[in-house]
Amino acid sequence: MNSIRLTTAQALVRFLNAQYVEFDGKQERFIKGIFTIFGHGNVVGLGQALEENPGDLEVYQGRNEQGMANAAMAFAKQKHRKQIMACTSSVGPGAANMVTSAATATANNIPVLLLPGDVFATRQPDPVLQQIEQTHNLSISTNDAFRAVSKYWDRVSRPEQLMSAMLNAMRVLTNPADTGAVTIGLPQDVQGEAWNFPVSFFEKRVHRIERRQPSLESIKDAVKLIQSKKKPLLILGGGVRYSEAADALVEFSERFNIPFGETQAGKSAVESSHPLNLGGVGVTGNLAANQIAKDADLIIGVGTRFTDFTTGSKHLFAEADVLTINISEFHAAKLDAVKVVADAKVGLNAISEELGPYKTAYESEITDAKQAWQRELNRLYEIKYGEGFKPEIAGQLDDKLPEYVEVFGSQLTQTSVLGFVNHLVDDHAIVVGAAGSLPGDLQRMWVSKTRNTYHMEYGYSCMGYEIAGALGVKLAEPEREVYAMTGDGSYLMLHTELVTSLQEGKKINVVLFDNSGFGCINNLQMGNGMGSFGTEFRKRNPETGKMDGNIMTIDFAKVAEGYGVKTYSVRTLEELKAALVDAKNQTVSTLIDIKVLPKTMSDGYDSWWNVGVAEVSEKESIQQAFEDKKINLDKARTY
Ligand SMILES: Cc1ncc(C[n+]2csc(CCOP(=O)(O)OP(=O)(O)O)c2C)c(N)n1
Ligand SMILES: O=C1C[C@@H](O)[C@H](O)[C@@H](O)C1=O
Ligand SMILES: [Mg+2]
Repeated sequence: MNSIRLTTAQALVRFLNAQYVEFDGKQERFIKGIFTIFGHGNVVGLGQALEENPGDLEVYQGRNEQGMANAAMAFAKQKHRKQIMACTSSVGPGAANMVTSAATATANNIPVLLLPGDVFATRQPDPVLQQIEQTHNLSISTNDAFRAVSKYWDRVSRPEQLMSAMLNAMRVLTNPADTGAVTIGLPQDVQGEAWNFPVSFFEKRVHRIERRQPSLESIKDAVKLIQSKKKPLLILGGGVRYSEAADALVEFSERFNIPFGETQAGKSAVESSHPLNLGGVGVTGNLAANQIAKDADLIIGVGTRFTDFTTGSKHLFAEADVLTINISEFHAAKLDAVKVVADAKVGLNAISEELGPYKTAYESEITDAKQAWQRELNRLYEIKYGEGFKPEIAGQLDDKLPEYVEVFGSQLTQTSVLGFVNHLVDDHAIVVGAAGSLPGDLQRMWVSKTRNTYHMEYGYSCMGYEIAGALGVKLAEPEREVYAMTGDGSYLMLHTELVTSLQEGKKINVVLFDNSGFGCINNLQMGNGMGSFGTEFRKRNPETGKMDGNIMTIDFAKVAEGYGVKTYSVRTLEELKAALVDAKNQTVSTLIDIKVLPKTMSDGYDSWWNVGVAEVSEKESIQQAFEDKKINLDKARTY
């Protein structure tokens, strides 16, 4: 056997360099690079290997392990899972910081390779700095926390285990039906230990991303079901984007006159302007898609996980039959569906071939719904604060709005700002989001002018993904302008990969909607009978002892300026226009600090979201909220 003597870490780097994927006959290197934050748990092992010979791996330096791993996820998501990044952290807290990202990637079915350092395999120096020491089980380390949130988990306790660990890692990372975070714990001593690795382990490997074919029987079932229905609605999920199935979906939809609604992950697979594209569907959906969904007699979910936001907690199309086309057996089986377990493109084409002259019974409903939504959208764009103002989320903080106007020195409404941004950015620019009220506004209101320009992490809705995600997207698409759409809460939670964007000269634009609070959660609590409690950013009031004092204001522009970001403070639409135009011309990252009034985001459209309202309370408004919940629950599917 030909062998080569390398440390475990050197072998790992060499192996990563030799991995390729093939999709539709096209080959591409699979692992573009590696994000690093070095500490004692990885610097002299994997760090040494990367310094000596990184091969073609691009080495990046993160600011926070969660941030860098979120950037890695965003990179892979924007690349439609055809290329990924790895991330190496030190042991203990550095590793633990990546657990949230592992969960985010796994929830979204996006491949990332996480390589946390681990405690000594020999245990000689135990307890090492940052070792937890579970007294009931010494084999447990921080890295065991990744087990719950990884699609594949392993620990390389001897150099030769690297081979089976990495082959399994690649199996999962390139499996479109079941990908997500892959975590390989690397004990710090083992990283530096040498072994005679067989040369064959390092040969170029091409992992084919297969288009799974449907069974003939499942296609027959699907055809029979569709033929028995008059008003089907397609739901376009993220799987359509990852399968590059947009053209197939458009052809299918046009041929049979079936409209489609978009999920957060699927949005922008097809331009919003397509006459059959109804836009976002579900809890954060728009009027058009939700109306058509309500009346549909068949839902055809293509590449969707059917989260509660898509199904309106199974209340939105509760009576309709469901057909799924999904590469994952697990997701295909949801909602008791008739299922076609297949790649989205292949599945749609196979049904299309067999469906013959079928046409739906839609007359003017689709255009009527789209027109009604366009009128509503125009109204949302135009909302201005003024005399007798009633916010979209009315009856909750109405009397507090003048205080916000005064403190912010701004009367801007969120929906008008969003409309403005949508009009002013390039058609090919990419918007990135994740949490807060913006994902709802964006799914409803954002007009995707060209394909793959909407990037939303709404599987885990992880606050702080926005800025790190924008960096990952920029690394994936360096030629395009990228806009992180973030609330103040998300920004404060995690934004430091903004500094990495400066370091790398990868310009991103942060559009910061500051309403001084966890706005959407304030809406949620007050909409379910509570008061405003712990969600506005107000100072602790010495008189009441509660956080109901003055509104906090933060000069986000000033803070970011200190990083070296080009910043803008915006209080009017004129200032916003000037900022957006100028930001486009900048070469460094930019941040636009926009003070927007709370309660001026868009509200729901004919949808319901099941949340855990209290069954017992002294407050009448809570009792009412619980009664309302029961009524809605009665109308929803039970599973
Ligand atoms: C990491 C994380 N923690 C908590 C939450 C729950 N959560 C969702 S939105 C939100 C508040 C978001 O505030 P902000 O970013 O200011 O957006 P706004 O709703 O005000 O527009 C919170 C706390 C979350 N999604 N992610
Ligand atoms: O709890 C949540 C409520 C949603 O409105 C929000 O978009 C999301 O980020 C979340 O976590
Ligand atoms: Mg906020």
